[in-house]
Amino acid sequence: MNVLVVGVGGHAKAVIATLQAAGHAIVGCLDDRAGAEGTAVLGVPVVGPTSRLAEHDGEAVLAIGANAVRQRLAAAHPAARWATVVHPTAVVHESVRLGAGAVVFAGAVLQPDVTVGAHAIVNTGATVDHDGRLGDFVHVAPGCHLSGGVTLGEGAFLGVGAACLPGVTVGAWTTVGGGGVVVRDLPPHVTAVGVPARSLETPQ
Ligand SMILES: CC(=O)SCCNC(=O)CCNC(=O)[C@H](O)C(C)(C)COP(=O)(O)OP(=O)(O)OC[C@H]1O[C@@H](n2cnc3c(N)ncnc32)[C@H](O)[C@@H]1OP(=O)(O)O
Repeated sequence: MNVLVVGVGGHAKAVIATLQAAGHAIVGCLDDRAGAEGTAVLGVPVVGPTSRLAEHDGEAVLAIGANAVRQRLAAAHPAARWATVVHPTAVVHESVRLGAGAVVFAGAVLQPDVTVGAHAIVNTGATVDHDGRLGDFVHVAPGCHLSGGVTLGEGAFLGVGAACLPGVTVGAWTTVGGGGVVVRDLPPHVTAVGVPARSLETPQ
C-alpha cells in the first residue's frame, strides 16, 4: 500500500521505520508548521500540511504520539482510510483485533483475544497479555507490560516501562508515569505515578 504519514517528529520516524520494515511504500509526510514542506524525515519528503489528507485517495497513518492530537485529526478527517501498521518482528496472535490506524512497533507482543482500538499505539517491546482491551487513541509506551485482562480506556497513556496487574482498568485519558505499576483501577482523567501508581490529583 502507498501510505501517507501524518507527522514529522520522533514518533513519525518510528512509524516510517515500521512501514519500511513491513514493506509498505510511503508517499510522504504532512506537517502544518511553516517551512516544513520540502524538508524530509528519514528521506521521506514533507509534501504539505495536514489539510492535504482530504485529497489523498490512499491510506494514511496518524504518526503523532500525543493521543489528543491523533483524536482531533481523526475527527477532522472522517472520510480518510487509515492504515493499520505492524512491525514484522511484533508477535500478534491471529485472534487479536486491531483498529483502523493502530500501530504496533518492533518487538511488541499481543496475546490471544486482545483488542486494540483505532489509532492506538503499542510501542517498542511492549506486551499486552490475553484479553487486554485497549481503547481508541491509547498509547502504550516502550517496555510496558500489561497482565491478562487489563482495560485501558480511550486515550489512556502508559509511560515508558509501566506495568498493570491482572484485570485492572485505567480510566479514559488517564496517564500513568514511566515505571508506574497499576495495582488497582484508576479513574479517568488523572495522572498517576509510582509503585503502586497513585493519582497526583488525589491528596495522599
Ligand atoms: C518512544 C517514546 O519516547 S514514547 C514516550 C514515552 N514517554 C514517557 O514515558 C513519559 C512519561 N511521563 C512521565 O512519567 C511524567 O513524569 C508524568 C506525565 C507522569 C508527569 O509529568 P508532569 O505532569 O509534568 O509532572 P512533574 O514532572 O511536574 O512531576 C510531578 C511529581 O510527580 C513526580 N513524578 C513525575 N513522574 C514520575 C514517575 N514517572 N514516577 C514517579 N514519580 C514521578 C515528580 O517527581 C513530581 O514529584 P514532586 O512534586 O514530589 O517533586
